[in-house]
Amino acid sequence: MSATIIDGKLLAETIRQRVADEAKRLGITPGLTVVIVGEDPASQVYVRNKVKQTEAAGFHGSEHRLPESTSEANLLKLVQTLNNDPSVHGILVQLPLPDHIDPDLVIRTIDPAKDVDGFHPINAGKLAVGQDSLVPCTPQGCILLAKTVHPDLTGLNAVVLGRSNIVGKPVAQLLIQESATVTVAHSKTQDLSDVCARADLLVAAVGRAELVKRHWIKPGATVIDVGINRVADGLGKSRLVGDVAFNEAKEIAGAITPVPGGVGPMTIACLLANTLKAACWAEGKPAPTF
Ligand SMILES: Nc1nc(=O)c2c([nH]1)NC[C@@H]1CN(c3ccc(C(=O)N[C@@H](CCC(=O)O)C(=O)O)cc3)C=[N+]21
Repeated sequence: MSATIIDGKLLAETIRQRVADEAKRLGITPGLTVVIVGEDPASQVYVRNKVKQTEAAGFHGSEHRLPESTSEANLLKLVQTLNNDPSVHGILVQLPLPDHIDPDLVIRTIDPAKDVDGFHPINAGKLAVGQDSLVPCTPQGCILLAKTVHPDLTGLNAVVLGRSNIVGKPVAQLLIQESATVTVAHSKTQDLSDVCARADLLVAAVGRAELVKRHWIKPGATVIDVGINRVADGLGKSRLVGDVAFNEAKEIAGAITPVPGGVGPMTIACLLANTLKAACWAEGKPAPTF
């Protein structure tokens, strides 16, 4: 038996279309501003895709590219200017930042109402206590993908592999909210593969290329692969692989997300959904859910 391949690209397209339709219906043009510091080529591609899809949804997209040498003070000043600009509903400062800039300070400077990444401690706290907030995009995407297989996640044994603030922790919070039974496993977990093999739903978010092997997966389980790792293909080029050894995993899983074409496109779709939400709040309109 070979697993169902969950089509993240298709679901992301559907969500982006719904977001665009809702914005139009509400008569709102959401504005998303992306700030990128330095010249990391992978980041550049990602930022370009984001801006393209922002505009395709009828949103107003803008981009600030600052040199690697930009001071922390200058970046903070730009963030404050964007906080005070009513045409900007969402602000995303691309991570990672150069070493001389404190990412936590930058995140704390973003107006929580414009923090479409959902990284501000105010938004992380609201998520933890179950209040309406801007929820991190990748975790939201993971839940939407899991729900294509299990419309109701109640009572499922979910294992989240990874405990980062941007993926692992918020995914775990969302799964708790969905009434799943949640285990958070990580590099220090004992018998890591056995813990994962008990999961009906396994979310892999550790950033280690193809760490999760066939025997880590319960037969029939749903596997959501958050990893986006660039590895050499041996022919002088590189290819993207997830945190899961896809070819062997698909022989045992019930359903699995591919890389590329799984979680990645959903991250951008959820970013647009968050930007619409922020714009609705700013304009005093009820925010749609997706
Ligand atoms: N403040 C901040 N917020 C982020 O959300 C954020 C960030 N910084 N820094 C970088 C990471 C990375 N990230 C991706 C999102 C989508 C794809 C994506 O759409 N990938 C496609 C195409 C991949 C390709 O072919 O290059 C896919 O997986 O199918 C990839 C990577 C968001 N990040």
